[in-house]
Parts: sequence; C-alpha cells; structure tokens
Amino acid sequence: MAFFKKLKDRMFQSSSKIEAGLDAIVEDGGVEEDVAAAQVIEAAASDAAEVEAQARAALDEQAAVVAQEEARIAEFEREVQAAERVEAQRQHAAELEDVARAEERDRLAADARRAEDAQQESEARKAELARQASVAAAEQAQRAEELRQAKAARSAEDARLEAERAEREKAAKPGLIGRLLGRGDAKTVVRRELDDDMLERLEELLISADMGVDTALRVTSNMAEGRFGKRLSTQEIKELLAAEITRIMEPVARPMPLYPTKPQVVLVVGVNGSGKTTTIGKLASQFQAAGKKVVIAAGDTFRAAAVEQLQVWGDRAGVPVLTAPEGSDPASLAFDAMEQAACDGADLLMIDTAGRLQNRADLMEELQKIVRVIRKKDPDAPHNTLLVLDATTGQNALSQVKTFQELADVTGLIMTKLDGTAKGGVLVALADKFGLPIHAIGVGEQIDDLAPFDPEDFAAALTGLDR
Ligand SMILES: Nc1nc2c(ncn2[C@@H]2O[C@H](COP(=O)(O)OP(=O)(O)OP(=O)(O)O)[C@@H](O)[C@H]2O)c(=O)[nH]1
Repeated sequence: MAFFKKLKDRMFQSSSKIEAGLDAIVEDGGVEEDVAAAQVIEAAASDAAEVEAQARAALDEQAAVVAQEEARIAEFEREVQAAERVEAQRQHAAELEDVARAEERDRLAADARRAEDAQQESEARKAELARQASVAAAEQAQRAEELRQAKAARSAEDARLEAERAEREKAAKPGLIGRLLGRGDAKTVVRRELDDDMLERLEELLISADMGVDTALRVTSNMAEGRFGKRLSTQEIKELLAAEITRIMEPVARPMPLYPTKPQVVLVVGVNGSGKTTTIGKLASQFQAAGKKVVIAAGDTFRAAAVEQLQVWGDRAGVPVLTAPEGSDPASLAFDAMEQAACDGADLLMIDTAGRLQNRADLMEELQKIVRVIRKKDPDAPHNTLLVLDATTGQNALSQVKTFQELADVTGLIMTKLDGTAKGGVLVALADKFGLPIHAIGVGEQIDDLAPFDPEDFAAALTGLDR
C-alpha cells in the first residue's frame, strides 16, 4: 500500500478535523457557482474580444487605404506644381522672344494651351481625390460607430449574463442541501470571498486542530497574503493550507542521523505512556532490518511491567534487551549496557528511560546521572536524545518539549499515536516553535507502524487534501 494512502487512512482516526471544518466555513456565506455558466460568460467575452479585434483590423486596413490615397494626392500636387513651374518658364520665354517667328508663337501658344489643359486636368483629379478622401473618412467614421455599437452590445450581454448568474446564485442559496439532495445535474462549486470573518473562522479551525494560536495566526495570514477579496473553494483553501503547512514542516523533516561510532547511543525520553517502549521496539526492528546490530537497555527500572513490555518488543524485533532488577540504579544499567554493546560490536544502543514528570528533580537527576555514567565510556554519548510525544495530548506536547529540553539535550522528536487523533496540528506548532527535527511518526500499535515523516503527505492528510 502506498505510504500516503496508509497515512491518510491511518494517520487520523476519522477524517481530519480541519477537513471536516473547511466545508462548513466555505458553505457559510459561500456562493454556489455554475461551472457551465461561467464557461458561457467566458465564451461570450472571448467572442466579443474577437469581434473587437476584427473591427480593429478593418479600421487599420481602412487607415492604410486612406494613407495611400493621401500619398497619391501629395504626388499629384507635386506634379501640378511642377507643371506650373514649366508654364511660368514658358511664359517668361514668350515675353523675351516677342519677336519670334509666327510659327514659333503658334507653337508656344499651342504649348501654353496644352499646359493649361494639363493644369485643368490635374485640378480635376485633385478634386476627385479629395472627394475619395472624404468618402474614406465617412466610411472610417461609420466603422468607428459600428465598433462602438459592438462594444455596447457586448457590455449589454455581459450585464445580462451577470444578472442571470446573480439570479441563479440567489436561487441556489441552500447550495449544500441542494447538492446533497442531488438536485439538478449542473456541476457546481461553492466559493466564498476571503474576508476578515472567513480568516477568523479558519484561525479558529486550526486552533481547534491543536495548531496553537501563534502558529494558526501565522499560517492563515501567510495563506491570505495577496488573496484578500478573492473567492476560494474548499479545495483551493485545502491546497493553500497544505502548501503553507508543508513550508513550515519541510525544514524539520529529517530521519534520525546515523554515525560511524560504535555503539551509537540513543537515549529515549518522554512522559509515561507517550509510547517510548513501543517506539524503541519499532525503531530497533527497522534498524535491524537495515543490517544494524542493535541492543536495548530497559532503563525504566522502577516498573517491572515496563521492563517486561520492552522484552516483548525486543523479542518481536529480534534484538537483545538488557535488564536490571526492579528498583536498581538505571545509570548502572546504562553503564553495563555500554560495555555489553561494545563487547557485542553493536552499532546502536537504545536506552529506555523512566518518564515520571511528577517529580521533576528526581527525573532530572536520574537522566543526568545516566548521561554522566555513559560519558565515562564515550565522552560524546548520548549521540541522540529522542523525545517521544503523544499526539493525542494536543498542546500539552509543547510544554513537554520545553520541560525535556531543560532536563536533557533533546536532539529530535518522534510523534506517536497520530492515528488516534483527528487533530495533529500540534506537530505544526512544534515545528514552528522549536524547529527540532521530527524523525518519525507513529501511526499504530504494530511493529511496522512507524513511518518517516513526510511533510507533504502529512500536510495533505491534515487538511484532507486529495493528491
Ligand atoms: N494507536 C497507537 N498507539 C500507540 C502508538 N505508540 C504507542 N502506542 C500505545 O500507547 C501505549 C503506551 O505505549 P508505551 O510504549 O508503553 O509507552 P511508554 O512511554 O513506554 O510508557 P511507560 O512504559 O509507561 O513509560 C501502548 O498501549 C501502545 O500500544 C501509536 O503510534 N499508535
């Protein structure tokens, strides 16, 4: 089974709380839009744009004809002027040669007549061209009028379609119920304008999904940036939320680092019942399957039941579990375990610890003593201090991180029981607030129910986004 499907099916008990709330928010004040009508409006707009483009092209063509005619008129005018100049020269020559021979005079007179004829002809043509230019201008004016009328018709059509759409929206007010009852075959989508009220409702929804006030505010305001006033559907909101959550989670999604040191010491801390024992068993099984030699130390020596439980998990994973009598010193067990692990050539030593937060001073002393003792064997140990958190405790997980950071040098988190909550937003708050690596998530009680943390899958599962 693909990881995402398994995650979606198992990460949250029911559909996620955010997914369940989003529909209600969008429905409340949202408007059901007819996808087909939107397409008709788009088609009408595109037709009108095409008519306008055609009218523009015709006008451009007409303008080119007018320009050509004007050029021709200018050319004729130049010819007329040239003819006038010739005539003036001829007249001048006639005056100077008033004694010229009669034939010459006749010829000149004939020339003068021809010149006069040419001038008359050119004036006639000039008049004709001027007439043509005025006809072209009239045609241009008519085209402009036609374009104006086409635009007016398009605006009227737009207004009619908008009115029809408003009418339909009014008629389709109880959109969800209509769709639930299967009324009509029209494909519709409900969109709601992103305004202050909607943002506030989204914030409340995220807070109710354990995201915490600060993180919920940051997520919603980032999501709304540049989108205020836009109409959004549930699907679009899910996509935006998921993208924002992924952005926050990506930097912390890191598997537990493995070092060449032998044994690499992994101290596992967390309050009672958070899932330490189970997680150690699951991790041991995964490392063992990856070819690592693993040893477990049952450091919670105060509860015989806890030791027994760890032994069960050790058997399941095929990993030796080192124990000590009930009530004995966990630090001395840790020391023995270091020796044993080194002796066995183990790659990893995982040390379980008690999680009695009721007596903080005792717990701190106990954890510090374990660290002091194992450092006698390896000054760099523990190489990882994993804090195991229970997702069903919600915002409580935030205060646990703070407390355990004071008690021990926490290097990474594992969040268990994500399958047991419809919330899960606390993981986003943890990433946003502490930035500690999230190595894995627990999604069930079985040995293979520990998954690497994938931000995109998590964000999709949390928001109910189908990918
Ligand atoms: N549904 C679910 N249950 C889990 C998960 N991880 C642990 N559990 C259950 O949570 C309960 C407590 O888990 P443990 O592993 O015993 O927790 P612990 O922190 O070792 O508790 P102590 O031994 O009391 O310190 C057990 O019933 C587990 O089966 C998980 O990812 N999903």
